[in-house]
Amino acid sequence: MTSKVAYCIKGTFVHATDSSPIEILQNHIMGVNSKGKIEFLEHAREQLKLAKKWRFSESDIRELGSHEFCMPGMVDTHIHAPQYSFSGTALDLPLLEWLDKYTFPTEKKYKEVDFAKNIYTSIVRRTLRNGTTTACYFATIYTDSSLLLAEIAHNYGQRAFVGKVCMDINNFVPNYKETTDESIAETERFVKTFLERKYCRVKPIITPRFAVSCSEKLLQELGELAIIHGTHIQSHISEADGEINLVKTLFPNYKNYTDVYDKNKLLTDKTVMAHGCYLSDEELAIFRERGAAISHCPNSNISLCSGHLDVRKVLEHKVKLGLGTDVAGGYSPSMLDAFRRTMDMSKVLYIQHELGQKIDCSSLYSPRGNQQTMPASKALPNKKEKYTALTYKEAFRLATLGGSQGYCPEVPVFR
Ligand SMILES: Nc1nc2[nH]cnc2c(=O)[nH]1
Ligand SMILES: [Zn+2]
Repeated sequence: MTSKVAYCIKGTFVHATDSSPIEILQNHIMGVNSKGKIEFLEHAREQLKLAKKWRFSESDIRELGSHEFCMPGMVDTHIHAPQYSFSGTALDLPLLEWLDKYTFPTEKKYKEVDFAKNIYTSIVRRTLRNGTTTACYFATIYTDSSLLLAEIAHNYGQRAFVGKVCMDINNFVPNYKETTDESIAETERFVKTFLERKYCRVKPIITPRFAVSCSEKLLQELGELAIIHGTHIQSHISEADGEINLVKTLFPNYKNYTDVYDKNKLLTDKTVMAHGCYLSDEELAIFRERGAAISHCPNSNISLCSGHLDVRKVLEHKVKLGLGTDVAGGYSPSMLDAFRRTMDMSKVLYIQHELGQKIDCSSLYSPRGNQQTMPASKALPNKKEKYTALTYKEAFRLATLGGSQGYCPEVPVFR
């Protein structure tokens, strides 16, 4: 009599749901079919009944130790696969200079498919080892090596979204850009070839690098392509002040950064935008309306001294939110690191808020009581409401279920 499940696991399970950031299920039993799909998760007191129904025996069960638990894979909602080759180095410049000096010259090497194969294999293996079962990858402007990244993720069984990066503006690194027409034609080739391969877990994602490196025409055409092919979309938004100032200069006819993507049909319920550190309430409301998601990448925000995202505010706006490593702006490819940095960042915001309320700033900043040295009101804002730091449970949910919100429009937004 053959079993109707491939294997069973018995022990403690930890997961997140819409209504609860962490649910701990002790002494449960889970059955998984040959396609890797969970068929049941029930209390072990039901074991006999389950064994009869699913035709498994005691030897089909892997029992976890008392200090082990089973949890969902983590979702890295923003990672640059080619940048893995210099991760952990070169974090001494702000974003725009960092891109010109380190990032674009590195990405240019991925025109060579053999070079790409080596690094792309390493990053897929590394993220899987770290528990990232779903990753949303930026590749480079080169179509063939980007398709190779998709194939590697598929071969290793990782769920992934892979984007061929689009950029037709780059005044600093010669030849690391495309013409507008090339970018559009190559994106079409990328998406069509990709879809013909019919990978079950890997999908293409339209990837304008960010508004600074894309002409208006390119943004417009990419928005159209995403509609035609029904694809997901990813980019960066409001990460650092130099970038935001440039967007204001380059797109003077738009209301704000969000408007640049929105008017070009790039802000949909299948969009994931990285960072969003400086988004206004008005912009967050547009994210909410469109069903677009934000990827919070605290390691990168700190490492490049870009800024910080107020996660509590984003959750209050009911905007979909997941976590990202943003390798190599973030130096760690581990989602456990993203989880920890999310907690740290939230506690820093809490400390700042508490200090703003409790400390008499005038004595802090003007030792002789000279108010003109630095007015207290400018030094630290004096907010009245209580700031609630994230709990580890909330951060756990962001690293798992939260990440899936950006990719599955049907996953509801939780608070
Ligand atoms: N962190 C980060 N921000 C970007 N904005 C545009 N490109 C990039 C990138 O590669 N990394
Ligand atoms: Zn990024």
